[in-house]
Amino acid sequence: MNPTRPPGPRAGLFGLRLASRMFRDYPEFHRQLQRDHGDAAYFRLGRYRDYVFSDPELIREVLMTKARSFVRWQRSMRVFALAHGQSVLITEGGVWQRQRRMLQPGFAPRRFDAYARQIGDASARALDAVQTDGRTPIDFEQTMTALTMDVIMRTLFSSEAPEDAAAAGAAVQVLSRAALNEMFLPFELPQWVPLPWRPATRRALQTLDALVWRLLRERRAHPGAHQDLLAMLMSAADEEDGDARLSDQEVRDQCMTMFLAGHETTATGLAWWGWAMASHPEIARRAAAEVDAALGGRIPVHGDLPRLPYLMQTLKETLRLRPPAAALFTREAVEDVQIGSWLLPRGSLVMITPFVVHHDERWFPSAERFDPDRFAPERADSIPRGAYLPFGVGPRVCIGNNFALMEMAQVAAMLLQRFELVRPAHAPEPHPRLHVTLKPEGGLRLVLRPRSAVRSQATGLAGMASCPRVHA
Ligand code: HEM
Repeated sequence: MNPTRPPGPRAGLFGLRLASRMFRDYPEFHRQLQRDHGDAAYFRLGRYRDYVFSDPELIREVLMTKARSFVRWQRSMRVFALAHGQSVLITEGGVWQRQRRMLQPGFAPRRFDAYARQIGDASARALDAVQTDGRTPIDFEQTMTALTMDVIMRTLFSSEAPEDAAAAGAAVQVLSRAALNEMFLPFELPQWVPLPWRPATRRALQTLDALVWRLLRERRAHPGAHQDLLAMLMSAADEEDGDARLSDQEVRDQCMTMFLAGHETTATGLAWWGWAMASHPEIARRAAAEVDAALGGRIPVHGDLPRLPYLMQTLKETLRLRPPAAALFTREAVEDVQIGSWLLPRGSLVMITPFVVHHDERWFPSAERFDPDRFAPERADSIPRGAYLPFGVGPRVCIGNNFALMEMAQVAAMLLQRFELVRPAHAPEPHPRLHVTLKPEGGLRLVLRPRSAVRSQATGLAGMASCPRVHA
């Protein structure tokens, strides 16, 4: 056992300088840390001992083999609990196990046919409504955010009310910003301390809470009306606990988590994918040809996904280069634990940053290059386990990972059926910035050129641009 700590930067006064560097550019801070100190680094932040691991083996030890020695950093969970309550994202131990058991059937493959239909409908509606003249850039990130919000409202609540989705969307943005501000405070300050972002945060929470409780009450009044995630949550019974049900408060908390965890991540992933397609037209054409051959013009259903392997590779490569969850939740050791050759005392924090591991040349040669063929079956096996973790790994791996991939594939296919995605003239590469999810700083705009127009131009029939209707 190595009695010393890994190398690391000097923290200075309470680590304030390090914290502010991390706040300014989290992914770059962690990449620099790896360049300077290697796969294991150590520093002090205030009263915390922080370990940062970026070696796949060490990561697997923390998240898998020794997962029982860690919980999520309790201070950060108190911030998230303001919105999520005591949901599966927040809880630990036996309570978490019970919730995860009860939620799992909602993400079983047999449910995916129905979800795919809802996703297809929501996407068709959103993409039909896109206003484009084929030349002027549109706010692509915002379009994807509104679309994924609509999807989660339908799959969770069977709600199609656009005003609900709009109010919820605005509230979620406020909450994400506030969570980040709270997390980077050098000390935890009670909620009554009047910090600038807190009044807006409280209003956003009230908006979401009122929405979720209203939808819950409506469903209690008409149980059995829909077969959605909410119906699953309300009827979920825990066989290992005498068929116990979730209380209303627990259902509310799980809904809030599905809602918050389930749409911004997917929207951000799709926004980066759109940018990748616009930046690599030859890759986009190959993916579009696959989509055309597999689907013609119809809306994709769940059973179509195996026939879209190259499209899936483009999505996986996007999640590598720009993982929406660029940093996993910080872990806190609940006992002394050995990771690699380091002994971490109880109370130590561990940071794991998929963004750093995904850009490591040892696991992903020419790591900055967008190369979907890395995920071709014959090459994917050479990626070490623990080096690709857009959804985390271990017992707390994302419960919605298959749902998210299906949603992204459906939306991506429908975009390619309708549009050629084009980078606006002179638009610089958007800088990735961590706002809970890894967002393009300053937003992401793209030109959506209807494919009928592209074809017309190719055959000399320019000027007849119209968006082709896509049929089920
Ligand atoms: C591209 C989209 C998504 C990405 C990149 C993503 C990423 C992640 C990651 C990395 C974690 C684990 C965090 C950690 O270990 O620190 C996680 C957890 C979680 N995700 Fe996702 N997620 C996505 C979509 C979804 C969707 C669609 C849902 C639900 C509808 C969802 C629900 C959850 C929940 C409930 C957890 C907590 C699980 C637990 O602690 O047991 N996510 N997600």
